[in-house]
Amino acid sequence: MQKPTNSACEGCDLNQASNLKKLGINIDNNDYVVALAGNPNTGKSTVFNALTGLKQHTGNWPGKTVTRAEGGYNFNNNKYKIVDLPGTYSLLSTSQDEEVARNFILFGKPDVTIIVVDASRLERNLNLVLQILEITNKAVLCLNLMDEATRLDIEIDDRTLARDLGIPVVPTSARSKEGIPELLKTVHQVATGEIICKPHRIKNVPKNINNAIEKLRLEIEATYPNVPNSRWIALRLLDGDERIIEAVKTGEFITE
Ligand SMILES: Nc1nc2c(ncn2[C@@H]2O[C@H](COP(=O)(O)OP(=O)(O)OP(=O)(O)O)[C@@H](O)[C@H]2O)c(=O)[nH]1
Ligand SMILES: [Mg+2]
Repeated sequence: MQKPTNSACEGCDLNQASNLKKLGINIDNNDYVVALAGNPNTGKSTVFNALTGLKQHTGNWPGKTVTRAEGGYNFNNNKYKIVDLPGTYSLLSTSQDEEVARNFILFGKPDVTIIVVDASRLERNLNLVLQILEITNKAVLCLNLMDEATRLDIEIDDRTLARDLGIPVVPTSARSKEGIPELLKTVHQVATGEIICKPHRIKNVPKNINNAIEKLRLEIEATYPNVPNSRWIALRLLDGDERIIEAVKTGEFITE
């Protein structure tokens, strides 16, 4: 017999929030790993706290996340480990705490990366978004601080944004938990492959550069067979990125 339902919207997104179980620091035996990345002060730790029930410091100052924090949650009978990263402006030249974020995004092999952006300052956030989309196939854009954007009369066409970026976009106001159920559901759909992302990538790489990248990429993979993002590493080597040169020499990222 079919299970009786109390209301027509029992299966709706908002109701799905009740499928969330906050697991605090319990991160053993997870099915999926989710990273929270984005510019500083976009609400990453606020999202993290809402999902895990933990109390990562949030705020302007002092409240900066400087090391990564890990927590767990259960959604639709799947166990997730979620990693709150320090804010970063770029994956290219990074300060020491930004490097914690960059290393995890690049080498931590998250199943899904939630890129948290400030909807009231979208343009300046897109630089990092595009960089992250160069190196991952599974990402969700969390368009946070929507309350702030609305207050400033900023309208965002999130459908067009999703189409142009090639990843799902979920508007949220994390401080008041608006949009969090939709975010959870979307992350779940990306993690399970129900939603396939087609991230925006830079096209038309000149042939000679492409050849050089490919040559290097094969060498990197021969030395470090399990390294993710070997093409990106090759590109950074060609660009003379000191930290990546160092990392390739020492193999430090292999331990991540
Ligand atoms: N108005 C509004 N404020 C928010 C929202 N989400 C987060 N905040 C506030 O924004 C500030 C920064 O939030 P955090 O969660 O610490 O941001 P973060 O991205 O973790 O910051 P870093 O760790 O420094 O990168 C805090 O004061 C939050 O309460 C939101 O949706 N709307
Ligand atoms: Mg933080």
